[in-house]
Amino acid sequence: MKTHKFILSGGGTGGHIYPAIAIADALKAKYPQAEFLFVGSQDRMEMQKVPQAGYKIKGLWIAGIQRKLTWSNLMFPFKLISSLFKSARIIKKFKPDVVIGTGGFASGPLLEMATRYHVPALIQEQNSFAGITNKLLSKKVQKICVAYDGMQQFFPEEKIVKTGNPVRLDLLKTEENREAGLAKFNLDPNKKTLLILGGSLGARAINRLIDRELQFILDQDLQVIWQCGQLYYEEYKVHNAKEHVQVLAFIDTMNLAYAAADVIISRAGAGSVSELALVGKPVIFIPSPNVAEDHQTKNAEAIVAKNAAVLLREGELETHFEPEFKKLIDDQNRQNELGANIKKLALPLATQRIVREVESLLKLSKQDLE
Ligand SMILES: CC(=O)N[C@H]1[C@@H](OP(=O)(O)OP(=O)(O)OC[C@H]2O[C@@H](n3ccc(=O)[nH]c3=O)[C@H](O)[C@@H]2O)O[C@H](CO)[C@@H](O)[C@@H]1O
Repeated sequence: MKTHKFILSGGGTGGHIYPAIAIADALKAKYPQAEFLFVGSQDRMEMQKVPQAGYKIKGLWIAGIQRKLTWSNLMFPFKLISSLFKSARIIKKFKPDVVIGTGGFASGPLLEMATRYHVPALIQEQNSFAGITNKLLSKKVQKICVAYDGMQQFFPEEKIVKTGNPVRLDLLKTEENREAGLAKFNLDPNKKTLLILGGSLGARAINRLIDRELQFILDQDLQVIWQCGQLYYEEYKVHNAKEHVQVLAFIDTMNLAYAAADVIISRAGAGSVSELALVGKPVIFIPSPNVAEDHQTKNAEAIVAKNAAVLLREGELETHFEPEFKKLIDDQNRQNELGANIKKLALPLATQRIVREVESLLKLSKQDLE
């Protein structure tokens, strides 16, 4: 049997990296002999996270354009040309059967060159609002896997398949992993655990809130795992000196963190939302207001509309956090209800559906693509 070869490209933040890893894991489970290569941005977090997940990665010299005039912006045309050439070399050498893009700047040049060389290509868009890289690529690729309705406003309708967002499969075992989670984070089994998540890069507003409210939280007889983000770790690690508090820059074993948690405070990035639905625990969402089209607020609102989570906007944290938090912590029935309701929104088959679409591309002949 022919050995399949796949290139996966995406990155910049966890929201683009982990979907690519989830798709690769599912393809590998089905095709154990297959070969995989990741292509990311050379100075972003994928250069560590992808090898940790067991895959090879090559980095392109590419980054996004900022809104102001910076040295990095002036270099953009050179970075783009260098990345297009390097992508072409990677494709000619590795000879992939299919390329998969999960968004972020590195997937732009790689998928652009792949389509020029007539390699079948699929993109996966995590959000209800399409990113610029995926919008540009959508005209050239064969398939677009999405998680929300209405995506024809960004992409050619005939290419869209609604699959849901791919999620790493180890997250599905929250019940079995509970003890391992408590052990991993050295937690007291007689106390409830609050897990605080700021998205893959950490969230300034959530960190400021927890910094201010930590004693109030501990007074509710909780223990705390607080993922503050690499950028903020130096500022907040001082709280590690407190009993029942763990401040972490980044959590590599999210499956165990979710398993140990009883209540979760989180940003509402697309990946976080998809994972939290699978995990099925009570969540307070504090969406980032600083993302395109305010899409995190929309992500959270869709869940709150199903009575499946609590939503606190950044602007109301000062006044609403304490009463809303206490109301939830004091009400076990409400916690159970929210956990059960968010679980109903989970799409555990998303990754398998995407694998089916990748398989349909494996069947395309060269003539189909010319
Ligand atoms: C500020 C910003 O631009 N946010 C965007 C970014 O969010 P961000 O990069 O935070 O992405 P998501 O919320 O989609 O996913 C975060 C991913 O990182 C993982 N994780 C997170 C923290 C940690 O310590 N360990 C860990 O492994 C989570 O398990 C999850 O798989 O991409 C998302 C998906 O395109 C968008 O919806 C978000 O709006």
